[in-house]
Amino acid sequence: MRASLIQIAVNEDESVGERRERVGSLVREQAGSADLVVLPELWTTGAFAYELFADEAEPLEGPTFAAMAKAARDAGVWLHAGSIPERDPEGPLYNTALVFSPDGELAAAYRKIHRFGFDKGEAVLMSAGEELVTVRLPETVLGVSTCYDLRFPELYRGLVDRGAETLLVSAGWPERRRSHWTLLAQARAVENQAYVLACGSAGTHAGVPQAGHSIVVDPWGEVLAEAGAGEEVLRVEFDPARVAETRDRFPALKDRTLGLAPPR
Ligand SMILES: NC(=O)CCC(=O)C(=O)O
Repeated sequence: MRASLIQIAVNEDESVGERRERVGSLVREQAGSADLVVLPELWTTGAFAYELFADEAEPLEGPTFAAMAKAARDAGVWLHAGSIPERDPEGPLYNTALVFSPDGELAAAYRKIHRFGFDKGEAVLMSAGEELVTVRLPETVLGVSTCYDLRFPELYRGLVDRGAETLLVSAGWPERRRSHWTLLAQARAVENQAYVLACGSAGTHAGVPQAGHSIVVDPWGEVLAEAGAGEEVLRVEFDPARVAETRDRFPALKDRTLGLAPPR
């Protein structure tokens, strides 16, 4: 499979509308060179631009949904379109990731379970999702997660129990904790014997420089590709069959003894 992780720069000198248009074009540019495209978390506003969340919140099928569905269809790719500040019809906001099939249909929506900020920011402005989300592609099963989720290994075990082989992380991870990002991406890959495709953002918004350094890790924990700090399209080719091979040759997942379901 060929994947493109588009590490978008989220800076305040670009409007949400301008960025939406630019990102649509970047996705279209992957036509013919990617099967799967992954975008960062909350790239319309910036993951730390808390004061924009309410104003820029959209219904699930709002302008970002429409632009990304079209971009997926135009490019003929599976698109993890990052996440949007979603306003539920009942009122609450969610940090919601959208995955589209190559014909532009919504394949899955994932409401971020672990909200960042302790007692402020996202943690108080957004409601928490409750459902784990996987997406079956012809070549692999995707497990969907968002940013701060990366710190919670039990979420990924839950995804593996649901068949996930390729773990996607869409993030707006700050530069000041970049070492955690790289370490945790490798840890999630090794412990779950799965690919990890983690797409962060670049630029600076709300005074928070972003780490960039999107990363792709194989089921043995080796880094297949890593971006720099700025806006970049990180392209990688990976073999989904290596997940089953790794799990067969080094069957650590089968030795789980804490009463959890073995992986399917
Ligand atoms: N947007 C986020 O979830 C940020 C997470 C983060 O900064 C951290 O886990 O560290």
